Amino acid sequence: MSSNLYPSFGILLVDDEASFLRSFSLMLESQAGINHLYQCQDSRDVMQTIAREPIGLVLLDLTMPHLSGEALLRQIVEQHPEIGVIVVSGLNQLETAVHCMRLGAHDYFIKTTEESRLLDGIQRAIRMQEMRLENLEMRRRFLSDTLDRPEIFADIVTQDKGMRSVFQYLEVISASSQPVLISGESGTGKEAIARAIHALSGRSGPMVSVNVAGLDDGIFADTLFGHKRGAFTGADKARAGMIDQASGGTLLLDEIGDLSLASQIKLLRLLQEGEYYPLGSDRPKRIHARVLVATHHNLERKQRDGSFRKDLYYRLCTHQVELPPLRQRQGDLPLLLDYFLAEAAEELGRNKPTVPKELPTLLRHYTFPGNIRELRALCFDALSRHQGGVLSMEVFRRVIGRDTATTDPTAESDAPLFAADRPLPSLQEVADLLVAEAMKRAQGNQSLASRLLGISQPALSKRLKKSQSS
Ligand SMILES: Nc1ncnc2c1ncn2[C@@H]1O[C@H](COP(=O)(O)OP(=O)(O)OP(=O)(O)O)[C@@H](O)[C@H]1O
Repeated sequence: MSSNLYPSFGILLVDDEASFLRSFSLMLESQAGINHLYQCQDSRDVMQTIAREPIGLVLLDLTMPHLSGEALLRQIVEQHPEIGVIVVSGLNQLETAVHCMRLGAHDYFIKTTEESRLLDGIQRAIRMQEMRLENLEMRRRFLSDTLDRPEIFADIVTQDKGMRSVFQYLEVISASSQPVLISGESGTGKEAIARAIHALSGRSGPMVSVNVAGLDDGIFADTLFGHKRGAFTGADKARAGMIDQASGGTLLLDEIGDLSLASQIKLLRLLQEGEYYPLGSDRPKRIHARVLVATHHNLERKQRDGSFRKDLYYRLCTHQVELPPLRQRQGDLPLLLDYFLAEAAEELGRNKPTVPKELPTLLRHYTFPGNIRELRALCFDALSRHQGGVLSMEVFRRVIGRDTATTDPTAESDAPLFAADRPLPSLQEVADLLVAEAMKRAQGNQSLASRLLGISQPALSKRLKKSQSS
């Protein structure tokens, strides 16, 4: 089955009029890009088709020879409660509509309904069906704790449970056509995750990334939608936009939290209608790419404070993934060190060095504002200075020293360090507490603890001996 079918499940059109089936299929494909379609003109074949094909939604006529639509509706609801049914009938009778809904139909449309309303209803049913299938799949994955395609995540090194759940979730939503919102601090691997989503989707087209931060509205429209020749002064040639270039594949809009409000409206329209106009053209084009968006901002907060449109936020957040910062997945440090040092060794044509045992412990004390990208850069830096044997920790120490030197313990909180109504501890007591905490954080390693405290190792050793003897 081609992976560019939309939706991922089949939609069965049932009607006794061949001409209606033809025009309905054409309309669904040209107006909404719905191309995973099956047709049935003889009502007696419907149940067999459902048993044979991966049908998720049935668009059902009511008045047909042999079996009526109502009889079929009853059978489908009873035998395949997982399949959605929308009735599309010539009968404009309220009682019939109410009756069908009571029997279990999702929706009821008369054939003369305005095209856009009919399409809206069908798209709504597709989204509901996609979510229902995802929920079922999530439950299955949760119970079996498996990955179907672990090879797709081979470049994302982790043993973190949270990241593994993210992988499982991505496998579940890979077939969906809905956007995915990927958030996380800079360097946490958002683009790597986008590449995995693209690979999982099996789409044959390319993945195209656009950084939309700081693009003014005109440039945003031109970049995404492209233009016709003569659309504006200087447009001496027609140019395809990124949406066109990503056709059949995936479009990643990076730094979406920095998109201007004017461009947010354009993006919303694109996602809602699945159509866009190249600049200077009055003929709409359909988007044939799945949209992924990434940001280091908290979009929920941004929509609350009014700097990001609510409607766009809700459109984007059906599927979302939040990547934890590296400091919250410290268990990955040894694996990542190993991975990046091997990568650097290969790239620099060196032997992979031995990693000092204390290095992961040392790195646990660093906040890694640049996350995995920063760790990778540190590994490359350390290896380029490496002379052979055990890797020197100097490069890492320098950065960590800078970090702790600039750490102001009161910077993040206004809370007083000492309760105003309690006597102050003595200097000796505070010093003992600090020493104990540093030893705890350094997991008993005196050399590391002394660095955390900013004193020499002999000085720390002396203090420890003194407090043990007192
Ligand atoms: N878990 C991981 N294992 C191995 N490499 C990783 C992992 N996560 C990220 N990387 C690497 O770290 C670097 C930064 O990752 P990436 O560009 O995906 O981050 P990002 O969150 O998109 O950053 P930004 O927000 O700055 O665009 C890349 O070289 C990527 O391949």
